[in-house]
Formats: sequence, structure tokens, C-alpha cells
Amino acid sequence: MSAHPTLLEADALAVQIGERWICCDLSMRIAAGERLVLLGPNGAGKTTLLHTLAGLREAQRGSVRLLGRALADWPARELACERGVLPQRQPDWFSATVMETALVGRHPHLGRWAWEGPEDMRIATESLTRMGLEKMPERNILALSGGERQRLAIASLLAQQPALYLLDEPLSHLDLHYQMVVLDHFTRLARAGAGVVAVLHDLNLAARFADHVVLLDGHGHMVSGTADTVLRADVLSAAFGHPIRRHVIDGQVAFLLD
Ligand SMILES: Nc1ncnc2c1ncn2[C@@H]1O[C@H](COP(=O)(O)OP(=O)(O)OP(=O)(O)O)[C@@H](O)[C@H]1O
Repeated sequence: MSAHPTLLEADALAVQIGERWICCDLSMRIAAGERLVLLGPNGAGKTTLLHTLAGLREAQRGSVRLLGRALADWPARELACERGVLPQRQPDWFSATVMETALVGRHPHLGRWAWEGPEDMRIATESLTRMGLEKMPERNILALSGGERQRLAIASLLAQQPALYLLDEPLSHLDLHYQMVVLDHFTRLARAGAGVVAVLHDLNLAARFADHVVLLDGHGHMVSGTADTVLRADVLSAAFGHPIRRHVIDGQVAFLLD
């Protein structure tokens, strides 16, 4: 067990969609400094589980606590200061600039009627710089490419500065360079004391990133444990219904499909 403080704790969690169980008895703990990856086939329930861990959806049974307090007991603004969620899609209904959108991440930290101040601008600018968007603060978000829009969503989340990051497919639309930039940055944040939960699809990137893995198979079965115990060829092949081989190349785990 880690000596670091517990950020998120799930006890005997059971999550259901309609008649289908996503998981029946998930107990886990994420301490400061830890990275958990949620894996599984399409429709297995990764987003649903992430939303349950975020408090956006109620579990059928069991409990989720953030910093020792049940999610339901957190006032919304306080919760948003401690846990940030990157959704799978960004619904852009209106025009806004890149900077305005990054600054949305600061809103939980502002007073009820307060405007963003110089410190908020500094944090938003730094977040945009991390995601390589610092040269386009005035660009309309409706004119961004898919990858730029995804990087902006991440920049806005970084500006929020929560203790716990819940990321739904953070690498979607990103090129190889930015996939590594994003994973490396969340690793740095974890080393600085944050907790990270990420839904990923790429097994090789999951192996690079994860300390712990929860693998859902889409039939209500779940494997949960350290990355080494879950990211095994037999376990992954069974969950994804396709033969997968595990190799170690230059010290790095690599999965190949048969
Ligand atoms: N509100 C809903 N009503 C009915 N079915 C739903 C609802 N929300 C999700 N589902 C279904 O529940 C299942 C799990 O969805 P979820 O988005 O959690 O899966 P996922 O593992 O994240 O999938 P993907 O890898 O495709 O993003 C899917 O079959 C989905 O169609």
C-alpha cells in the first residue's frame, strides 16, 4: 500500500447500464502520484465507470470517496477544484476564443461574481503553452482542427489544477508527438502529487503510462491490479477477443496482434 494520501477510493462498486452490469464489485484506491488506466473493448463501460468515479453518475451499489468524503457530499464548486474531468467529446455550440475556453478551467477557483485576474491569465497561458496553443489565443474554437480542439480541452483542464484528473480518451485526435507530450505531462503532474485516471485504447501507450489497470471485458467481468498483473497477453486476449502477444523490446513492453 502506498504511503501517499488517498485521493479517490471506491468500495464494492457496482455499475449497471440498463440490464447490463459494467462491474459488480470494484474496490480500488488512487493515491497521490498514481496513474490508473481503464481499458476494454468498445462499449465495455469505460466512460460509464469514469463518470461514476467522477460523481457524474450514481452507482447501483458501493461508494466512491474523494479525499475521504463521499462524492455526493461535495458542493459542486469545491468538487470542481479537486477533481477535473476531460470528456470524450467537446460540444461547441457557440463561438469562443481559445483563451476564453482555456479560462473556463479557472471558473471553479473564482469568487461568485469575480472576473479572471492576472494570475488566472498566467495559468491559462501556461496551460495553452503546454499544449502548443500559445500562438493562437484569439482563434475561434470553431476553426480549430480536431487535434487542436482536443489539446485546448486538455489545456482548459490543466488550468483547473485539480488534485485528481479523470481523462476520457485524452489521446483521441492527437498525433504521435502530442500523444507523448500529453502522457508525459500527466506523468509529471502525478510525480508532483496529482492522481490520474485515463481511459486509453492503445495498449502500448497504456503499458508506458499505467501504474494500475482496470480492464473491463464488456460482459460484466473485470480484472484490476498493477499494470504488470493485468497487461498480460492471456488476460488481454481474453478481454478483447483477439490473440495478442506481449514482447519486451529495448526494455519497453510492446503488444502485437496476431
Ligand atoms: N444512456 C444510455 N442508455 C443506454 N445505453 C447506454 C447509455 N449510455 C451508454 N450506454 C451503452 O452502455 C455501453 C457502455 O458505454 P460506454 O460509453 O461506457 O462504453 P466505453 O467502454 O467507454 O466505449 P467506447 O470504447 O466505445 O468509448 C455501450 O454499449 C453504450 O451504448
